[in-house]
Amino acid sequence: MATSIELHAFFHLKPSPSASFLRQRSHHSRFTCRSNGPATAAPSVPAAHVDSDPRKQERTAVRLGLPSKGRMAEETLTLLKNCQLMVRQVNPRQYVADIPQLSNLEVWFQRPKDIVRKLQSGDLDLGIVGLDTVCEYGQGNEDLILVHDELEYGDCRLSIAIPMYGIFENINSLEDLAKMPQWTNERPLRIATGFTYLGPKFMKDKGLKHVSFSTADGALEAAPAMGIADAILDLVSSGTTLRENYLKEIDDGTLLESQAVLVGSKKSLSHRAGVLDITHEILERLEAHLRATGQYTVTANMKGNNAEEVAEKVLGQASLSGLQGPTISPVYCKYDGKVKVEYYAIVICVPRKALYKSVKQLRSIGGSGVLVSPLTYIFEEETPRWRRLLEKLGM
Ligand SMILES: Nc1ncnc2c1ncn2[C@@H]1O[C@H](COP(=O)(O)OP(=O)(O)OP(=O)(O)O)[C@@H](O)[C@H]1O
Ligand SMILES: O=P(O)(O)OC[C@H]1O[C@H](OP(=O)(O)OP(=O)(O)O)[C@H](O)[C@@H]1O
Ligand SMILES: [Mg+2]
Repeated sequence: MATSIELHAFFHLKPSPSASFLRQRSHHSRFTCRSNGPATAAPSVPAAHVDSDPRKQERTAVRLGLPSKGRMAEETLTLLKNCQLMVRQVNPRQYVADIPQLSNLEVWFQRPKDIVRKLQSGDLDLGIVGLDTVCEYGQGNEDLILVHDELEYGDCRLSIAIPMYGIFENINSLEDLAKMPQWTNERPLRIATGFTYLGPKFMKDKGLKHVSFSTADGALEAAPAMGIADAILDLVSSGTTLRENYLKEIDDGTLLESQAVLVGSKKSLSHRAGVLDITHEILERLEAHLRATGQYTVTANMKGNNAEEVAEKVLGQASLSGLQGPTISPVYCKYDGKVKVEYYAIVICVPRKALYKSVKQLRSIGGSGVLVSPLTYIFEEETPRWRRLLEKLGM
């Protein structure tokens, strides 16, 4: 891919900021820092740059690319923070940062498409971006591996949209659109899109012949009304932008469902020291956190003669079985100088949607003192995605 090669060359020919420059910036920012506080918060100078010429020395730090701006930026930092992987950035204009919990890791803030390009050129090892960006700028490159494919934010779909009015009024599917007599070699269906790789590929795969593409960087929804295009191919989330511009989606017109993903370079994961270990830790934390999201621990006390009797009552209720069944432990009390067990504590894990129902069921079988607290992590014996990653790497 031409752009990737150009960028690769540029990145290496133009020396990275020297150690002294980065030190100066870090030092300076201790006095100018606006948002992120204390003087001690400055991240260390990236390891590969210390007193070295980056053209001569292979970098040793592992590099994670995060979106520098746009709608993914903030949510990415929030997700990492919720996984206790707080990104330490001196100020919003400094593009290098670190995560104190992960030594030997550099965080580089980049535009999402540049993250995908730099993964391919070997200048980043891992990155978090939307799946749409991986597919568009990765162009099927097998070096890109999805380490986590469902980070549960940045949900959107890449869809074709056409006007609600005029010759499109009764067109409701890709098939209808393809069959319209208007499109010829001389007057093809004109589609405006930022997805100039995925768009033509999709149309070719679907067998649409008379199609041409034009591109723009944003506000594509204006193109049909401006007479620049007949249709658009763009990201849709709530659908508001389409509706406000009198456009509609059509059946079979969705190319891709997208959300934020953690992507890695196969080469880096296989050959660069430290990448696999850091990926394992990030993946474990992400999976454990995402599994716990929306889950609650519910604790209640229940009278009973023994743990089995209480377990039977609890398991008789559909919403109270927890992840693997309830944990039941005796509650020891002292009566007349003697230690006795009359109550048992039940601990179960309940999804948010079933919470109220579970509390009602617990009460109906004699549960009292019901405590509810959100879960932070659920660590399983093994991270399923880790196994799949090792398989993809042939390990
Ligand atoms: N409307 C949306 N709702 C949810 N997620 C979206 C939406 N639009 C885009 N995204 C996701 O956010 C990512 C970043 O989009 P954003 O528009 O913030 O940046 P960008 O398009 O890369 O930047 P720019 O438009 O300045 O070039 C997209 O690649 C996509 O995964
Ligand atoms: O379905 P909706 O919720 O209305 O979201 C869809 C809009 O969001 C994105 O635009 P963005 O806000 O990134 O602006 P842009 O056109 O400048 O990229 C996308 O390109 C659509 O225009
Ligand atoms: Mg955008």
